[in-house]
Parts: sequence; structure tokens; C-alpha cells
Amino acid sequence: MSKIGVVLLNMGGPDSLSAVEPFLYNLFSDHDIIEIPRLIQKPVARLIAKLRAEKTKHYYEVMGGKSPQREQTEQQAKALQNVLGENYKVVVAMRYWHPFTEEALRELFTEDISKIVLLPMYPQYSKTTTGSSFNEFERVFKRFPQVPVIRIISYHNHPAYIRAMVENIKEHLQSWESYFFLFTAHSLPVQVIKRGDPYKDQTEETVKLIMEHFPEVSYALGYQSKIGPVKWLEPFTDKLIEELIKSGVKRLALIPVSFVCEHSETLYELDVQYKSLAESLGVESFVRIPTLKDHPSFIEALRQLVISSLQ
Ligand SMILES: C=CC1=C(C)c2cc3[nH]c(cc4nc(cc5[nH]c(cc1n2)c(C)c5CCC(=O)O)C(CCC(=O)O)=C4C)c(C)c3C=C
Ligand SMILES: [Fe+2]
Ligand SMILES: [Fe+2]
Repeated sequence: MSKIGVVLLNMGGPDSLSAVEPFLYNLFSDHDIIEIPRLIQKPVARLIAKLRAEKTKHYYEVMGGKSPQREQTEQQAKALQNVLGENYKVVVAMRYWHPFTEEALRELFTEDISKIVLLPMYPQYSKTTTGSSFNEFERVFKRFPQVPVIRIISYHNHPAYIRAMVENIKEHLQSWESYFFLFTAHSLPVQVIKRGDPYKDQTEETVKLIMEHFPEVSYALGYQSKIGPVKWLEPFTDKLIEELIKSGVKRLALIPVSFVCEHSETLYELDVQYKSLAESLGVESFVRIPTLKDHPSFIEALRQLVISSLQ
């Protein structure tokens, strides 16, 4: 009997320190994430990857030598496979490191597949993340049997996703009423937003919907992980941490909002850099809420997204 293929799309991360530079090369070669004139994109990518590799390697050294993203995305795939059952086949396709889209599709087509659902591990749509993964899928898919493809574009306001975020916060924060909630999302060059990317609006909507469940709590949204010289979305999360603590906030909960598993941006920037910043400024309690990973309520949200995309 034929099956429905579900492809989880994510960024991917280096699986060893020697993979850092080629991973960065793949990332900077992507015109959807960084618009370098096409003719020179690859040589420039090689150069920036070389220049950045040492700094990035340091993040991964601190995290034990590799990104946990593959393992955690594969756990999400396994959990989703369990709840969807045997009429489905769930695989993982990463944009910049293994398993690449080609590997994912090869695995998928070891079975009789009648339809494919693309499910980004990015709740908020950006052309730099989901858009880039869709484009890569298109290029690679040409070489495979042409079955219908359904794209789940975003789920930033899906009630089951919001419920999972709310439950996850409550599970990791005792007496949440006494905390200031600081949401942190990946930043993006302002130019990308000006050209119509919905990422900022969708991120703000996610935060607003979560906060409807915490009516008494004060909160803010910051952006992290800017790189390079151009202007990126602000306020920056580290500046907000500084301002909040200096203005008297004593208990701070840091909540990653654009990531659904752990990686360098959460494990290094949040847990090492921002935590030590908050502590040096005298914070009383600093709690970083873990990402959703294979939280049963998040897997239920993914299940609902797949089922409703087929109706
Ligand atoms: C070059 C510009 C970049 C844009 C634009 C960008 C957007 C963007 N990224 C994520 C999520 C992740 N990015 C990660 C790593 C990472 N991203 C960039 C560059 C851009 N990202 C670089 C150079 C790197 C490598 C690390 C570094 O050198 O800083 C990761 C971590 C991967 C892992 O460790 O597994 C994630 C996750 C989002 C959500 C986003 C736009 C919305
Ligand atoms: Fe990034
Ligand atoms: Fe980043």
C-alpha cells in the first residue's frame, strides 16, 4: 500500500568541528539567506566561511563538538511517525548539513509514496529559512517521481502550537507569575523584512497569543544572533537583558520563540553568554525555557498540521 511522505525541514548543523567550515560554506552559498551577487556568491561564501569558522567552532566546542540539531530533529520525526502510524513515512531534510534533501528523498522513495507533505521546523515563515528549504526541495525533487507536494507554510498562530508553547513554559517555571518573560527570536536583516518577509509580524503574533494565557505577566520580545555589518531586527536580546535588570527586574525567564530544538543559538548564546551577562548584573533568578523538541503537545500540533493539510 502506498504511503504519504512527510518531510521535516530544518537547517542542520555541523556534526563535528571539521564540518563547521563546509557547513558555513553551504550556508553562505545560499542566495535565499544571504544575497551576494550570484556570479561571485560561491567564492565569497568560501572566504566568509573561512573567516568565520574559528568563531563558530568555538560555539560548537563549548557544546561538546557538534550541533544537537540532527539528533533532536530525528527524535521529532520518530515521535511524529509514531502518532501518524504506518500509512505515513516521516523523514528529515536539512538545508546545510546531513541529511540533505537528496538523502531524505532517497530514503522516502524506498517505499511507494503517493504524496509528500513538507513540514518546516520553523513555526514562523521567512524566505531565509522555510523559503530556502522549499526552494532546495524544488531543485532536488525534479530527479524523483513526480507525486503531488503539499507545503505547510507556517503555523505561528496554530492553536495546538500555541498550547504546546504555553504548557512547556508552565512545566519549566515554578511560580511563573513572579517572572518577567523575555521572548527571544532569531534576528533577520531589516532589508528582508522591508521587502515583505512576514517573519517579524508572525513572531509578534506568536508572542501575543502565548501571552493571552499569562495575562498578569510583563513581557518583551528581543532578537538574537545578528552577524555581519548590515542592520538587523532590534531590540537585541542582550541589550534588553541589560536594560531590564538595570531597571529592577529580578526574575527573568528567557523563552526561545523561533527555534523548536536546541543548537548553537540556544545552547551557547542563551545558556552561556546571556546567562553570564544576567548573572553579572545581579539577576536573582534566570530560567531559560527549553525548546519544544519532542514535547507530546508539539508532536500533536505537528500531527494536526499534517492531517489538516491533506483535507
Ligand atoms: C547569513 C545570515 C543569516 C540569516 C539571515 C539567518 C537567519 C536565520 N537563522 C536561523 C536559525 C539558525 N541559524 C543557525 C546558525 C547560523 N545562522 C547563520 C547565518 C544566518 N542566519 C550562521 C552563520 C550560522 C552558523 C553559526 C554562526 O556562525 O553563528 C542555527 C544553528 C544551527 C545549529 O547549531 O544546529 C539556527 C537554528 C533562523 C530561525 C533565521 C531566520 C529567521
Ligand atoms: Fe541562522
Ligand atoms: Fe544564526
